[in-house]
Amino acid sequence: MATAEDPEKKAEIDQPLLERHKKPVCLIVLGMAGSGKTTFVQQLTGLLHMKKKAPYVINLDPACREVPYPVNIDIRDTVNYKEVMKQYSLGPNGGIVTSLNLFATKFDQVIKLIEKKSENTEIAIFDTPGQIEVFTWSASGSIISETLGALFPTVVVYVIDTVRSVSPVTFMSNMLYACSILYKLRLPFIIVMNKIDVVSHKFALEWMKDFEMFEEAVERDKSHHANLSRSLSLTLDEFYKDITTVGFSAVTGEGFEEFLAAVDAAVVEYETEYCPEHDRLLKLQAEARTKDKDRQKKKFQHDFDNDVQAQSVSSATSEILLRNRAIGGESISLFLITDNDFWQTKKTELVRNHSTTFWKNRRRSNSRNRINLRKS
Ligand SMILES: Nc1nc2c(ncn2[C@@H]2O[C@H](COP(=O)(O)OP(=O)(O)OP(=O)(O)O)[C@@H](O)[C@H]2O)c(=O)[nH]1
Repeated sequence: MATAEDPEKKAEIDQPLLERHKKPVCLIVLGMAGSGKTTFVQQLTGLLHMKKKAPYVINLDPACREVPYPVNIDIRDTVNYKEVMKQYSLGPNGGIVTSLNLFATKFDQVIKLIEKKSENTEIAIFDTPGQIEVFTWSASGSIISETLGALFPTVVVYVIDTVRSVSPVTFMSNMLYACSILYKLRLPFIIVMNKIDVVSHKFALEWMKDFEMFEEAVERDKSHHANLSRSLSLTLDEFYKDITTVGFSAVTGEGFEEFLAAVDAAVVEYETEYCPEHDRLLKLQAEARTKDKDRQKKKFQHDFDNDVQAQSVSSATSEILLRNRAIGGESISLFLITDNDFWQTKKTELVRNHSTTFWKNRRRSNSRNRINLRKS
């Protein structure tokens, strides 16, 4: 077993981590419609350019009219959203989901392009569609986030409209959504309280730190919704502890340095928590696959032995078996699924054995028929 003291083994274990660390940090920017994602990406891109750390920017919103920042990859160059709507008779949301799904099929090319830029790019930013569920609950969203998470240090940046969140009910809805995304994607997570040039985000930090302050705010809200928010706030207490929240203004750039520090901390979390967990799950999956293969192999061996026994007991039964196999019966289908040398050899043996018996019997019965005919 490898130990931490064994330097050669340690280098082997750390290799994938080092490889990932050399690559750009991928920021997936998510948020409710109008929270300021695009303006945030625009501001961030500008500030990073000023720091001589030009980011690699990818627009994943097929329905946006224009992109107000220099973009390196634009989904609109690959998929025509309006054409997709027309061709598949879809509404606007269906069109966005389908466009993103189509784009996800080519995501390997995006990965290659980002990898090519690894040498001189520290950050890659992904701007996502305003309809947040299109990304968070679609197959393409999972494919994109899981692929990025497996190959690059990846951080989810959840943008919240601070101005709208002064209402405790809206704040709680936003936090619930953030929580569900965190648990779904399991990637390091930063909450960006945007638009602090209009309203300071201090109230939100206090609500997250002190349950009683949130309760006081909810007391002032007499709606039926407020009761639900009150009950949920206790549940979300655990979630708040693990989450980094920064205030930001996508208009003035206030909070930029704090945001960069949060990204650095998230990368450490990616390396120390996400990667080991991800690698552990991969190992478990590989073990499960091997176990399944062994189980299938044993089952086949068992079936095969039974077939051979049955063949020696009765050639008539063998004929029926052969017919079943020849028309794609159970065992033959299994060969096609588990296409490897072992099964191929067994298949050939089985078919050869059965064929010999079948044709021998067929010849015997034909000659018997001929004799009978001649007699008659
Ligand atoms: N005052 C202020 N306004 C902002 C800020 N960020 C965004 N806005 C405004 O909020 C509105 C929505 O911003 P967008 O960047 O389009 O928001 P979005 O989340 O990308 O929108 P969708 O992609 O349509 O969901 C725009 O009018 C922006 O000018 C900010 O930090 N401060």
